[in-house]
Amino acid sequence: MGKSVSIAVIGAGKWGQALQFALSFTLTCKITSRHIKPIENFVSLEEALKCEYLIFALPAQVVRGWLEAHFTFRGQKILVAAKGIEQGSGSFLNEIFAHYVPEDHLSFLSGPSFASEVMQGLPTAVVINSSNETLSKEFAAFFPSFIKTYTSKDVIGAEVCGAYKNVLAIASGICDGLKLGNNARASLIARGLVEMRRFGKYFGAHDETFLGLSGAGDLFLTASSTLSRNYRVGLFLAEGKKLETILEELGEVAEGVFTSEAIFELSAKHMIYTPIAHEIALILKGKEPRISVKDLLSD
Ligand SMILES: NC(=O)C1=CN([C@@H]2O[C@H](COP(=O)(O)OP(=O)(O)OC[C@H]3O[C@@H](n4cnc5c(N)ncnc54)[C@H](O)[C@@H]3O)[C@@H](O)[C@H]2O)C=CC1
Ligand SMILES: O=C(CO)COP(=O)(O)O
Repeated sequence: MGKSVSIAVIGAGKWGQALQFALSFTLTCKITSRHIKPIENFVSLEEALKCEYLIFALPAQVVRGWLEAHFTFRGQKILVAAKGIEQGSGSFLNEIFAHYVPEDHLSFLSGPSFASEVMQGLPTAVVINSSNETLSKEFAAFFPSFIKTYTSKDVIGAEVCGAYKNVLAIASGICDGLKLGNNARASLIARGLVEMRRFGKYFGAHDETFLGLSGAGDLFLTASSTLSRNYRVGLFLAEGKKLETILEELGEVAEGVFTSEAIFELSAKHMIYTPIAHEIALILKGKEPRISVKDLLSD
């Protein structure tokens, strides 16, 4: 405990708190958020920003605005823990951060890791992705023994996997909500993996990333558990609930809702064939899920 490393988590939602909890096994990890929370080592934003290491656990859609409003680069080393693609611009998080932070100070967290299980100290494996392997290893060393860390240089692959699997988790939730059966869900997840690989390869992702923790690992986790917020969004959509009601009741972020639109736009722009993400974007705009199933079966 208490190594002399200055580190802070920015964002005290589910994931930010779980990461602070985990890192507190090996060092003193501060945390900050826009609203004061009764958490040990909670500090002001000003104090957090003085730290050498920063972990960003904000929703992807607010990252650009937050950086613009609050961030000045002073040599900080960054680990981005969000999973999503910005709606509207279609920007990946590494592209957004690149406006504010040099590439060799940036890393991205991926892999199957429900916050609630990390909070219980359950065994978990994650990947730290950066073009700067020394930086990945520095962050890896901060994790406690119940979290196994891997490093990778495939930043775009990790980002595509982390973002895309949220959309596929919504699809899987819909599939189970409609009681389409195990065959249908396995096919959906398998074809989803093929689809997200096709999308990622277009942007330069490495093949092996899709087979590992960041790809198949996080996809299998999120697309098969009610612990996933995105999967639950799918379940409720299948029940015919309105999206606004679902999101209001969820009270937490479901990144797939925004990322599906970003994938829809990027796929149209670059002519990438992404039928499942396409149908999810349409369902979120009001298309009847059962018609999407018919369309996917006949496509
Ligand atoms: N919860 C999980 O199991 C995991 C989540 N993630 C990713 O981490 C990111 C954050 O997710 P969670 O913490 O789970 O979500 P959450 O909904 O629990 O918390 C989000 C936090 O962001 C804050 N926030 C929202 N808008 C803000 C703004 N404009 N300025 C400042 N703060 C703002 C909220 O106050 C809240 O504390 C997402 O991209 C998610 O996909 C990644 C891995 C696991
Ligand atoms: O990314 C996650 C686990 O790896 C969390 O997924 P949800 O945001 O769907 O809960």
